Amino acid sequence: MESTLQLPARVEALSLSGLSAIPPEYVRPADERADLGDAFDLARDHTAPRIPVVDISPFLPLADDDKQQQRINSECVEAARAAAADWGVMHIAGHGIPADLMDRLRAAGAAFFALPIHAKEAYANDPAAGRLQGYGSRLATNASGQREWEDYLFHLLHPDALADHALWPAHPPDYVAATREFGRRIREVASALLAILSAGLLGPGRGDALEKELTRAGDDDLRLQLKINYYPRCPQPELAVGVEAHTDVSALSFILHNGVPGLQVRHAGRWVTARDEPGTIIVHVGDALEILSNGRYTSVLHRGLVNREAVRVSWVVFCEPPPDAVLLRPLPDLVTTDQPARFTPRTFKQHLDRKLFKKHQRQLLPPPSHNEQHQQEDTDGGGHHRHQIN
Ligand SMILES: O=C(O)CCC(=O)C(=O)O
Ligand SMILES: [Fe+2]
Repeated sequence: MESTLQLPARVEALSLSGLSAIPPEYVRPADERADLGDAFDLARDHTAPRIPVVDISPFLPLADDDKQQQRINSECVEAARAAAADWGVMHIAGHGIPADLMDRLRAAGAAFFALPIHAKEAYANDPAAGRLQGYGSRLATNASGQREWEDYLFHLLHPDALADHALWPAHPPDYVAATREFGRRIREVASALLAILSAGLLGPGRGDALEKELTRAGDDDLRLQLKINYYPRCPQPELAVGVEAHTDVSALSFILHNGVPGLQVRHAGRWVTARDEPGTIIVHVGDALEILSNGRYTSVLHRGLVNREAVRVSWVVFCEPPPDAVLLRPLPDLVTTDQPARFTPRTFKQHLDRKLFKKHQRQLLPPPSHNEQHQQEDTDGGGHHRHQIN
């Protein structure tokens, strides 16, 4: 039998070829296309509600317990709680990460993606062989599946001892130092935000509950995984998506970007395009936190649009519990006779497998309308896990 070994086509190569019509596998189904468009056009809708901006500076730098207690009544707890409940997403200001470190991170990722494609292929991943880390493009998961208009780089960022620095780009020279330092700082911000969101659920004095639950009382560390999404210019943005609608499986996801619009979040029955709020970091509530909060915090449904004019790059840090050691379940204090547990206990890995299984089952069935799928995802926390199925 003849075997055809093909390198996966990179979306960047397609975009650079100057084609005027995108290949059919990138064209989304008609009902999903109804509200797609050029991200720059959609970002001009100034009637859209604004994703909340929350200043978390009262919680940083992380202080000893006593100081933390005094600060815990801060109004930032209520602002973060409301944003996590109503939106499942917020822009955080006052995170304490220096602007020049964020610029270094962006410059390093941009310099990697500025390499010619053949140079980036040295870092190619191979999901079929179980090698998820590296440079990749998402392949259709079934014969009728659509592809997404993006390439990416994915690797574990923290804890440092688990990170395989040999897989991190050697070019530009600052990539490893800048990315590692950013990971260290995001780890601190994750603790602060978990403390704030814990207090928002359980009241002052209970700021440690979420992180304890996610790390087996500190025996394991949280994991941070970095995915740099590279969305090339697209000649027909009204037909394609960069990342299809999904919720993240993480506890929290942190997003930086290069200022080009594209992220949309589902809020009150409509898609809202995230605005550029300079200096802030976007934070998503993911499935793991929705489960621990027994549904009080919302794992936000979101997607990435593309545009004709400018390459969009985003840096997403998924903050996750260890895959097997922690049982994700609603915090016992949040389960009452009035409010029974809405989620069955599961490890992070089991959650991931279940979500993938559901997605594959959906793909085997004749497709329901995409709107129905989204509604279903809204309520059951289903959707797509991005960074490990690629
Ligand atoms: O590019 C973005 O802003 C979001 C990407 C995303 O949702 C993901 O990688 O999970
Ligand atoms: Fe996502």
